[in-house]
Amino acid sequence: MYSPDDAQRYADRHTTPESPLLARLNRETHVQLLHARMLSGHAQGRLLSMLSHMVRPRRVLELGTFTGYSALCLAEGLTTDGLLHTVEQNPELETRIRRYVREAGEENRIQLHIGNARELVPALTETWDLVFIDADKINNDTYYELVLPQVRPGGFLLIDNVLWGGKVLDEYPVKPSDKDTFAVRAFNDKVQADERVENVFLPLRDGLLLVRKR
Ligand SMILES: C[S@@+](CC[C@H](N)C(=O)[O-])C[C@H]1O[C@@H](n2cnc3c(N)ncnc32)[C@H](O)[C@@H]1O
Repeated sequence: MYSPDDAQRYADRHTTPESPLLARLNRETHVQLLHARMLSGHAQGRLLSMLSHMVRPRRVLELGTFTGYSALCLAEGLTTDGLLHTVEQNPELETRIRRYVREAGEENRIQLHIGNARELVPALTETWDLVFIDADKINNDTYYELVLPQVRPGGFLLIDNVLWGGKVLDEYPVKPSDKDTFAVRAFNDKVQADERVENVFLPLRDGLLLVRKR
């Protein structure tokens, strides 16, 4: 038998490597920032890029930029006239994000908004082809309801960390005070029952929920 870690290592070795720029951003984030685990990383980054190439979106919305790694991956599949809007509430991340977006030559296609997604998203009057929800997980449902009406029929949403370190599993003893875990569980159950969408739960990394609006 093999372990999930062995399988993941094998899968990583058979996944296209990161570009030198993404590898540098990945390394720099891990060396210089707290909570670097939040960065999508090699395997998930390549999946985001692949999905974006499959969808060929004109308009992408990302909630939760962090250092910009996933934004750069998702931008790879944009149409030539495409735009990616990404929202990050931590102003201390802005300079680094802008530096990498510039180095990637994506400053005309990636628009960074610094502020709270709950306040900024309603002001973005676009029709989204692809949305990546990766901010504060307790508000997954708020973001989902906020953006779903603006997703075109047949458009996609991706929601990250839906495994929540395994705490969503029934056998995990959740403390009554662990509001994040209850929120992620309730959100996953809600999407599963939501007639407006179709969904696939990928147990990749910390879990990625793929959603298609009917
Ligand atoms: C998991 S990280 C994003 C990782 C990034 N998408 C990636 O894959 O590399 C979550 C980010 O969401 C940001 N965030 C949390 N709450 C937010 C909010 N209400 N509005 C905007 N950004 C928020 C955090 O500051 C953090 O940088």
